[in-house]
Amino acid sequence: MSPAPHLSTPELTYVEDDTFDPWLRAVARGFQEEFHADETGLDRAVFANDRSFGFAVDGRWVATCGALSRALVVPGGASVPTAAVTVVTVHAPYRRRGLLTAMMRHQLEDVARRGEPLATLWASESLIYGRFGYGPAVTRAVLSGQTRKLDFLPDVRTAGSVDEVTREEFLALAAPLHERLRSSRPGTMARTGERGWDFATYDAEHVRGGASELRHVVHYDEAGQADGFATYRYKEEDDGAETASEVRIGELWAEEPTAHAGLWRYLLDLDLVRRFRLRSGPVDEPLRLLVRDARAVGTQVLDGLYVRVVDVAAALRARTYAAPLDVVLGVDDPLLPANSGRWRLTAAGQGAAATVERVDTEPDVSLGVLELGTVYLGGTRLSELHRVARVTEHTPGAVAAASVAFATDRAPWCPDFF
Ligand SMILES: CC(=O)SCCNC(=O)CCNC(=O)[C@H](O)C(C)(C)COP(=O)(O)OP(=O)(O)OC[C@H]1O[C@@H](n2cnc3c(N)ncnc32)[C@H](O)[C@@H]1OP(=O)(O)O
Repeated sequence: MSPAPHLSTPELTYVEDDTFDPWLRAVARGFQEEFHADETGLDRAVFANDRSFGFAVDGRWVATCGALSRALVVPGGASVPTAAVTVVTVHAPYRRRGLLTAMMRHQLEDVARRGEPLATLWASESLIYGRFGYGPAVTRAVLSGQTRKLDFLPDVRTAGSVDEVTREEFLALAAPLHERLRSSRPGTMARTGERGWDFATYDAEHVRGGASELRHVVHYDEAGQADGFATYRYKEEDDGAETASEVRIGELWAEEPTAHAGLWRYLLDLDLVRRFRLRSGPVDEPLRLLVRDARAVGTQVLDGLYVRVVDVAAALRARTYAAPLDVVLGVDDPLLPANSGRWRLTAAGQGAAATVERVDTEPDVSLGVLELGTVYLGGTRLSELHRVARVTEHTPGAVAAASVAFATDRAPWCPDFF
């Protein structure tokens, strides 16, 4: 028997091969989910023991925390080594006694030691992670509506064709296309790592939410080359008189207007379907600009990927800036003091590398590391945070200049859940 929680001292413990399954079981319990003992293979492949830890009492896991080693696209297209933080749980009897705080501190120091400039996560509840410097950097759009109200404008052109293919055929076509397309989308992640695509297209029965298996769609251009792809599930609904079934779109990737329009038309025109839902679209998904009735594209805007700047200088150097900039940022980071201080950021504008150096001069703009993470991918403007007094401007015009330079043409988007 374990001691009573109030008499126990949980110890920070790393996962080993023979404690991995109990750790995963504790993760499932922490999320109020069922543990699937026969489906641990993918987790075993993607979780490294030296990034998987928690707290244990007498060998029993009472808290869990982990990170996947990923690469995040930042403005300008570089892929930056990034900790993808996940599986954070504290067993209910051990809540609110600081275990999460201890794990977050420990993990951030580890990420810094590894030389990863950024950490990211999806928050189960949006109140949790701001205190640790994670800012909501990617906003996601949940799009939904009645498929039959979504006729395209008369001039919208489609060309080529769409096919549904096997998972194997899909991976062969989508993986190289994704590699080509993702650099123009800050917030997206490489899937080239250990079983990256298996993770991105995980399709066990218990993740389907009562819908069909994952279906794989490819768009071909007029010459027969794949130039877009999408995934979806079909969810049967019947209101008694008529079908009310839904197409649940996982992701849709296409840059060419004809591929983008062709994929949407295919998904919206599926027989037996009356409703559609895209759970994590980019906020600048242009579907509403394609249809006659823009209001028929219902849009809900939610927080998506959170970004934590772990190494200010490396992170600021890794991205590019949309306009010339010469600014001293005063950064405050109570958890990682090496980030605190004044950083002079100079950039020549679009595409040019930035210079970042620690300086003693007075800052032009002061901000917390949470605010820096929030604006880092270009999704939220520095001027928006300034308007609500979350950043301080010391030099008139400095916020406006930095705001323009940090902004991106394409909204950051993250279709990768972890
Ligand atoms: C990236 C991911 O994996 S997201 C998944 C997060 N996990 C879950 O949602 C699973 C269910 N929840 C849990 O397991 C736990 O409640 C956790 C992990 C969220 C919090 O763990 P705890 O050990 O209780 O957190 P800890 O005691 O360190 O709390 C630190 C502070 O955060 C606050 N806090 C913690 N969780 C929450 C929450 N869900 N909502 C609001 N405040 C919270 C605490 O009140 C405390 O505030 P204080 O410092 O002002 O007193």
